[in-house]
Amino acid sequence: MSTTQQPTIIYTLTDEAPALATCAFLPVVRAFTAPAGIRVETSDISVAGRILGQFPECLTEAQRVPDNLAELGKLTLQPDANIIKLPNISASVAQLMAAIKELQGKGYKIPDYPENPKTDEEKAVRARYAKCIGSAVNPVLREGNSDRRAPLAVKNYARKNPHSMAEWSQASRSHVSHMHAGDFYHGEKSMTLDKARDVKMELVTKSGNTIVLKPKVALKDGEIIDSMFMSKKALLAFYEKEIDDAYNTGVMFSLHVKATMMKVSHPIVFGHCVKIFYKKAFEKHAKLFEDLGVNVNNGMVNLYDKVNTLPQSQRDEVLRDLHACHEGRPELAMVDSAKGITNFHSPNDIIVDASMPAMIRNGGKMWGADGRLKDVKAVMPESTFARIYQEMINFCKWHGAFDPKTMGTVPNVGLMAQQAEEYGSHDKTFEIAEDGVANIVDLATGEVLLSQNVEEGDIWRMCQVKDAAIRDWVKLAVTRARNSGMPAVFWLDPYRPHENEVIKKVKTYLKDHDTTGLDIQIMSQVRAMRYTLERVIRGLDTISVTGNILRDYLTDLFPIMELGTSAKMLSIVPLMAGGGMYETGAGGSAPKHVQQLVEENHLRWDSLGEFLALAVSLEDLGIKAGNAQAKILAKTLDLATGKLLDNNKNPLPKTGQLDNRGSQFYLAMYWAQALAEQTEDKVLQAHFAPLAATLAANEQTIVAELLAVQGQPADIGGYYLPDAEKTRAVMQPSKTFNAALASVRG
Ligand SMILES: NC(=O)C1=CN([C@@H]2O[C@H](COP(=O)(O)OP(=O)(O)OC[C@H]3O[C@@H](n4cnc5c(N)ncnc54)[C@H](OP(=O)(O)O)[C@@H]3O)[C@@H](O)[C@H]2O)C=CC1
Ligand SMILES: O=C(O)CCC(=O)C(=O)O
Ligand SMILES: [Mg+2]
Repeated sequence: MSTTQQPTIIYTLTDEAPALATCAFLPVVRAFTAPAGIRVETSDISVAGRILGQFPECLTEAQRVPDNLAELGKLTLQPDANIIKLPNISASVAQLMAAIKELQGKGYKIPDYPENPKTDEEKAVRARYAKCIGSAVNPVLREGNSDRRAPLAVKNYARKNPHSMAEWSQASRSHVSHMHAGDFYHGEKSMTLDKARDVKMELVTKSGNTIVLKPKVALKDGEIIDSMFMSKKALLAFYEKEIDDAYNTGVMFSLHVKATMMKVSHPIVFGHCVKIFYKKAFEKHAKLFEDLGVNVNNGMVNLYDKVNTLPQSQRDEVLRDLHACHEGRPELAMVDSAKGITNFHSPNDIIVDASMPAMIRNGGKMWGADGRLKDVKAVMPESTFARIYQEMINFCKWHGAFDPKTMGTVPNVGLMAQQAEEYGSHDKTFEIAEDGVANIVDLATGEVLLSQNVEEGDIWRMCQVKDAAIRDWVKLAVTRARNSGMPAVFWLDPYRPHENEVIKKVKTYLKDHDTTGLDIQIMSQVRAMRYTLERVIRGLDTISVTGNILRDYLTDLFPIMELGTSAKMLSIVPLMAGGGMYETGAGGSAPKHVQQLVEENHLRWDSLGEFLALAVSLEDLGIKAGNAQAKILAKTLDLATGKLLDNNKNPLPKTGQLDNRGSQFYLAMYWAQALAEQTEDKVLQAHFAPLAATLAANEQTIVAELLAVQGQPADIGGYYLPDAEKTRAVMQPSKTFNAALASVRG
């Protein structure tokens, strides 16, 4: 990473569709930023890169990769950090194993993933792999709170070109089911620290042993900590009841979790559901499944993979018994009905922030095994945040589907910095081995700060949020309310101990700001949702100011209703140390898009979020480095993005239509034209006028070259670690466009 004074943008290289799109876009970025003296450096934080980074001793000198994530993490603490962060895979165990297999096949001698580690060596390997799964990147880089919104041009585009929204019927039987007792919400305890303390997490068992689960957590003065647990008994009873209810009332059953970010608790929550659903088969084959090392916390795919290794007759028996379990069970919602992939296949297929909005956008329906859309029970065991979806469903049943042509917008200011709240809790989450008391204890004084009675199998966790993060979040909320003129609502529930502590701080820190003329309120989630929706349908805008989980949920939920996708969001992380990280949209890495590219050479991924992010990144760099040309690049890029929207040059979904590469060509052409038309900087004008002319003159040729490659398979030489040369050839297929870009770079 650079230490020179030259202004530098760090561009992350990630996975799947975003990585492919970046491969096409980087030559454009470099061609436009070079004349302003801006350096663009890349940093590979893909899951493949992160795996290789864990095992340097297994690799040859040439194969070794630096620990880019750690480097980037350090950079976020520098005031001049300017990072463009693309969505990356937060891998499930199944994805991790697939990535390992691909890397091994490419000659990287990394160890197998020990699914059931026995020796110390296996345990050590597994611990290293554990660092690569789940949401391993974002918590390291997000050293700031979150500002996500739909820019006006994007909102106006959606109003003029509304996406499809299915009808909602008042007779819809779809609903959300969550626990009403025994979950994290109901037994939570919370406190604000009176001073900095080092604490440990321990379990004092009924039999009198003390098991230290986490030897030390350093807490700062004013930090809020929570201790909460989910009762296994209550969870299992809840699943039994809901599965029966879905069967008896004839609605489909679906489960929605966030096993990627909540990488310790939610796979367990997921696994219990699968085991209850297929209870008879799991009881009958308990010994066999144990011998095989089956772990359905990683989905039914794990079971099927293991069972497939059995001799035919035994395999048939297990499959028959699994199949027989469907008798007396509700129909399962499908993730891919064509391929027979159910909601239980893999936890990474049912990521709640994306899966629930998709259901609501579909009129409250999901796909059944017969490929038809049907009403569904959406099960989200943890009640804390599940209720917001029920509130939106209630609203849609009464008012009908939202209308993208007229609905207001709901930007979000999210508390995210310094691994805030639940999303930073995975290293402090434990499955309880034995009945007892779970304590958070001051290491110096032995004082028990928070205590919970827990039972075997319960999931116990500690969450934390730093005072400085809350202070910064309140400031960001006030700034956004001031700059946008919109009312801001803090979604905080006074009945929840943690949020009650947060409310006290919010009230205190609001006093640090001039809030005259601003409309800032605090409401519980359900009321905040209702209030916001009442405004939304009247075309009124409302900022949601939320904790980390609702940040995640709402920044997919509202964009998907308003814009059809969260890919079009502007997503900024003003880093607390002064730098900026610019995320590209609020969604993920769209794995399905890669499949289409590989099969038909069409990439439907929309890079709009990336265009928006780059403009803010350039603007920030212009201000901080005093680089006037960067500011002009930012302004003209925004103009180009606006023109792209006006002229409908976004990628289209079907093969044979304009795709991501075509959309990027138009962006480049409009950007060059905007630079050629501006007169503030004559040097830039002169530099880009020839490119503008060349691209305009060759528009037909370039678009034809880009379309010509579509309709046949594309070889990128891998999934998790695609071949760089092959990917370049696929993603940069227009000779004419490539030559035009090369000519301005000199
Ligand atoms: N910031 C980050 O790093 C994030 C990472 N993730 C990770 O991404 C992976 C996949 O997550 P998943 O929940 O499936 O969510 P995705 O957002 O990847 O996919 C959901 C759907 O959203 C649509 N979509 C998303 N982005 C775009 C885009 N730029 N252009 C067009 N359509 C888009 C696609 O729908 P359609 O069918 O219409 O094409 C896609 O199938 C997981 O590993 C997850 O952890 C998820 C969220 C954020
Ligand atoms: O880090 C992840 O796994 C997902 C992040 C995410 O969904 C978000 O920030 O909206
Ligand atoms: Mg999200």
